[in-house]
Amino acid sequence: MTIWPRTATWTSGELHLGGLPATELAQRHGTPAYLLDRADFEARCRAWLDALPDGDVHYGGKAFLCPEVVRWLADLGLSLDVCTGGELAVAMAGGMPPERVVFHGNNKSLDELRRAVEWGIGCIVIDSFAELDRLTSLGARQRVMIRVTPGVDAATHKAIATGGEDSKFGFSLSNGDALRAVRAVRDTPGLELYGLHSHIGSQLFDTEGFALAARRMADFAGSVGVTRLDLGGGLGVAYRPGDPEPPTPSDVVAALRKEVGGLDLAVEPGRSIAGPTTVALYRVGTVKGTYVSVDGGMSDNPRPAMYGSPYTAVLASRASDAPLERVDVVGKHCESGDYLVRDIPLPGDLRPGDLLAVPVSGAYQRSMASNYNHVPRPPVIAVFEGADRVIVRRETEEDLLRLYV
Ligand SMILES: Cc1ncc(COP(=O)(O)O)c(C=O)c1O
Ligand SMILES: N[C@@H](CCCC[NH3+])C(=O)O
Repeated sequence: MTIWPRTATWTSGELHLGGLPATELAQRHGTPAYLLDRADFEARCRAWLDALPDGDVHYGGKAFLCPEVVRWLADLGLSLDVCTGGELAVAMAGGMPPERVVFHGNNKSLDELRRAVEWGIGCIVIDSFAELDRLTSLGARQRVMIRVTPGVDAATHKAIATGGEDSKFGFSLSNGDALRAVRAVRDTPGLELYGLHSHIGSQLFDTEGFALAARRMADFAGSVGVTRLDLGGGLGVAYRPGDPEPPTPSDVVAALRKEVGGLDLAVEPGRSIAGPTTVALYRVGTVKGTYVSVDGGMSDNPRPAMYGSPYTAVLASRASDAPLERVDVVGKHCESGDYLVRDIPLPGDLRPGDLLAVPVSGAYQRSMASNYNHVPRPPVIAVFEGADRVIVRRETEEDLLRLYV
């Protein structure tokens, strides 16, 4: 299995994406830049739709969202999971039909809830009794789901495991809160209990955790007479050559189906759609000993610093037959922890001006990017059948200065 987007090809050592050479894209759009292979994105969406033809696929917008992506999702027939007022605003700006949007979040404000209800959102996922009170105070007619923590400790980084007993998310199944929430919703005029939701974590590689959560959720749904389960996202992706291969969407859906039988099913894949579609392109600046400094860093990819996430990088602008040397690819930020890729082999003749490509940069990178050190965030360039299109423009220092009084 490859970690590169499906249209990636190499000619004389140069990466081409969507039919366009990396050097040309860098020249036209500057670096750093995220290059998004639209054909790959759409194929990954279709793989989930094909895996669940009789259910709903809500794309997890937190992985990466902008209005253009919302338009692609809407056209393909996916639904959308948002978890803040900001993501809701992007869904609206991209023209997603409101009935296809599901609103998550463990601390939705009254204002966010009001905006969602007024827009006619398909479903609000209630995360706490306080939120149920807030929604009730709006006197709305609204479809809701209840977020349940099924007590499954997902095998992943603890910062992105969400389904264990001790969690800020949802209602615990084991202490009876989930049952109390079901009763409270049913006792609230105007609210329709549409289903139950759980999401156990992200970057998961085996289907056992999904299956265990599905079994517990199906048992609970049966006991309270609910016929619809939304079992969240979480399918992992390989970041480096040789990483274990994740299950396919069909594998995951088969594992879920086995446990939930004929219940209506929805899923919320984020990373497994967006992650592998995008390559981050950087230009090499300073090469000092084993440190290769590029023109981005932890502001455009905080994942290595936050979770110790492993990546790879390759020379993308020319061929080199220089012997490989082990180096660290580091950013330009004022922190020693500002690593993008640790200890990888790159050609020993790497020099300023070379382009480095980091694959699998589509999920939780642009969406988690910051302006640390007043570094403007990179653009997202969609490449498709020989054409490139800016779908998120590069931030400028002017954009940043505009905030100051
Ligand atoms: C409720 C919910 N749904 C979906 C997702 C998307 O998860 P992933 O990107 O791992 O598929 C997340 C993030 O983990 C989430 O919290
Ligand atoms: N931000 C995390 C994933 C969070 C999933 C959202 N609940 C990551 O980069 O891996």
